[in-house]
Amino acid sequence: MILTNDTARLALTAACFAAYGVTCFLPWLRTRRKRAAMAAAGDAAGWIVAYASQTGNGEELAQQTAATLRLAGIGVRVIELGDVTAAALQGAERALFIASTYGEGDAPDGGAAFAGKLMTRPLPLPRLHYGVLALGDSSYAHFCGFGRALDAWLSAQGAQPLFPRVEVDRGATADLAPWRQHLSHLAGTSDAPDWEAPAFTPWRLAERRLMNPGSAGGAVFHIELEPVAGALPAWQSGDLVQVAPPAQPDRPREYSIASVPGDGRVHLLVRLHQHADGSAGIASGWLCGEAAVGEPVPLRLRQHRRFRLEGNAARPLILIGNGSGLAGLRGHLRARAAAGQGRNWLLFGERQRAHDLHYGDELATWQEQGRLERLDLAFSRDGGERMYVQDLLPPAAGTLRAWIADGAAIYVCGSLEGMAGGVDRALREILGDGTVDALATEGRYRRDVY
Ligand SMILES: Cc1cc2nc3c(=O)[nH]c(=O)nc-3n(C[C@H](O)[C@H](O)[C@H](O)COP(=O)(O)O)c2cc1C
Repeated sequence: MILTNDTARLALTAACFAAYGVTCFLPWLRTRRKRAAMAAAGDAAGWIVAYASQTGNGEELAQQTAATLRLAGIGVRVIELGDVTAAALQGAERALFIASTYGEGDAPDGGAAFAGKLMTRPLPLPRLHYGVLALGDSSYAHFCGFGRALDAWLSAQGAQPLFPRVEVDRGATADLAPWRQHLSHLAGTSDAPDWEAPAFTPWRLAERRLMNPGSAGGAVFHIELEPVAGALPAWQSGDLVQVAPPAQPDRPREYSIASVPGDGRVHLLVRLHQHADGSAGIASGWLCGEAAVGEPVPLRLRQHRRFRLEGNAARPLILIGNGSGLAGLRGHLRARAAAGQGRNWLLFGERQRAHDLHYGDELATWQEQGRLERLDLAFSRDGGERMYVQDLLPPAAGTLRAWIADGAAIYVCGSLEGMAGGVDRALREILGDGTVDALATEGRYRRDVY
């Protein structure tokens, strides 16, 4: 208790309290700052696993990579490459990149923003240690082109490679072994979660129908498959199957699923591939001809998250595609029909109306039932001016803008060459780059192109 009225002594006492307060406050402030710095360092100490994947193989490997690191108690953030910012990269000390290649050595869609915005300028990364897993197919001229470009760019920014780039040709398990070894070494663990993809199981080729007799284009077959044993597994529209042809069981081919589980079978729409010398493609030749109806087909289902409906299930859908790309779009249309959602607009291109309007009766029925609000068709070999699916967009620009304003999502399925680029250019001319980029970021512009 202070028992005085002496102002000088009171002032002295107050000063003592203030000094005591400051003495206590400063260490508290220092501790707080230190904790904040530690938290930031902790963030930086966590690893980034960034993936650029079109059809999901790279994304799956990114998840498996992260699981291996987590098993060793390492904090990991798994991010799509397009979402990695310059600041995140500069703040990170360790990052693993899993990158596939498309087009002519280009990034997949989910890596295009990173390639366009970050990899085109210098970004000092002296703190970063990194590894690159490049996925590709050596039958393309630019094998692992994007993974290699990413590696070269990181190194040019001063980032230190943890180990030489690992390249995987057509998903070969043997090519992945060095990546797994490096990870075990880095994580200090020999434990690893199951990296094996699910096994192929026998399915029965239940039905095969030529869809375009008399067409000037390559033969297209509707194929139905069901498991030889056991129940039909679950999948969602947008997903894929991998088929292992007997002549090349280590090189499975991917096909978009054209049906939903409610149909009771996996439906595929497969074009018989013909080489320049007239010989048939190994996988499509077998599926479309050599394999007898009733014969077992080694198959496994693969999730294709980038092309699923997911958050777009309640939105109007604009479905754009050509040729056998109708498969993935038909999967979505069947899912929408089952859900009673009719706000669907299909834009489809093929060669000749008389032969190549696959599933024409089904489309007409959906139109009558109000399940397909609008259908626009382009045929390139019907005489007169050659019309391709991308040519349907400019005359429908007003409707396209209105659908997008209504919250529509765009799904594109079919050939990368010609179609996907042409559609992208038309969309950008009509909607503007900003809108198209924003739609892609929001997951409202999705592509399954090959
Ligand atoms: C249309 C298309 C184009 C491709 N272009 C290339 C290429 O130029 N270079 C390459 O190495 N691989 C290329 N590939 C192969 C993919 O990179 C490879 O299949 C990869 O494993 C796919 O991984 P993802 O599922 O993560 O996208 C291409 C594949 C497709 C379907």
